[in-house]
Amino acid sequence: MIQQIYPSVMHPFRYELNKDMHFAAAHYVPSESAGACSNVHGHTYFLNVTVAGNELDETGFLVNFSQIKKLIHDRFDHTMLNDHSSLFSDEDPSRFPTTENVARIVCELIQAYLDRSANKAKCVQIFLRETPTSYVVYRPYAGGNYGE
Ligand SMILES: Nc1nc2c(c(=O)[nH]1)N=C([C@H](O)[C@H](O)COP(=O)(O)OP(=O)(O)OP(=O)(O)O)CN2
Ligand SMILES: [Zn+2]
Repeated sequence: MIQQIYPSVMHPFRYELNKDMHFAAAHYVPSESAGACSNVHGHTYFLNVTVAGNELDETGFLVNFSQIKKLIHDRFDHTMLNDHSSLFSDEDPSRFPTTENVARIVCELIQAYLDRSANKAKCVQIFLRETPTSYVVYRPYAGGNYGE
C-alpha cells in the first residue's frame, strides 16, 4: 500500500479527491548536461493526483478513481517514456521526459479527460516521485486563475 504525506494545494473548490498509484517506466534525458540520466534507466514512479471541483457527476463522483488510474497507469506502466512520441521528444526540452515534464504532461492528460465531463472538475496538483530522494510538485493553477 502506498502511504505518504503530500504537500497540500490551495484551491477554492468544495470537493477534493486524491488518487495514488505507481508505474514502472524507463527513460533517458536526451541532454549531455543530464549526466548519467542521459543513459537509459528505469524508475518505479509514485504518483499522487489531486482533482477538485464543485459539482459531482451522475454517479456521485468528482471523477471515478479507477478512471484516473486507467488514464495514466495503463498508458505508461512498463513502457519507455521516450517512445511516447506524441508526448515526449528528444528535440524539445519542454518535452524531455524529466520529472517536471512528466508531471505536467500527466496533468494535461487528466485535464483533457475531465474537460469531456459535464461537472468540469480540475486537476489541481500532481505529485510525482521519481526516486526515494527526488520528486516534483506541479500545480497548473498556481496563479489562482481556475478559468471559471
Ligand atoms: N530537476 C531534475 N533533475 C534531475 C532529473 C529530473 O527529472 N529533474 N532526473 C534525474 C535522473 O533522471 C535520476 O533518475 C534522478 O536523479 P537523482 O535524484 O540524482 O537520483 P539518485 O537516486 O542518484 O539520488 P541520490 O539522492 O543522490 O541517491 C537527475 N536530475
Ligand atoms: Zn531517471
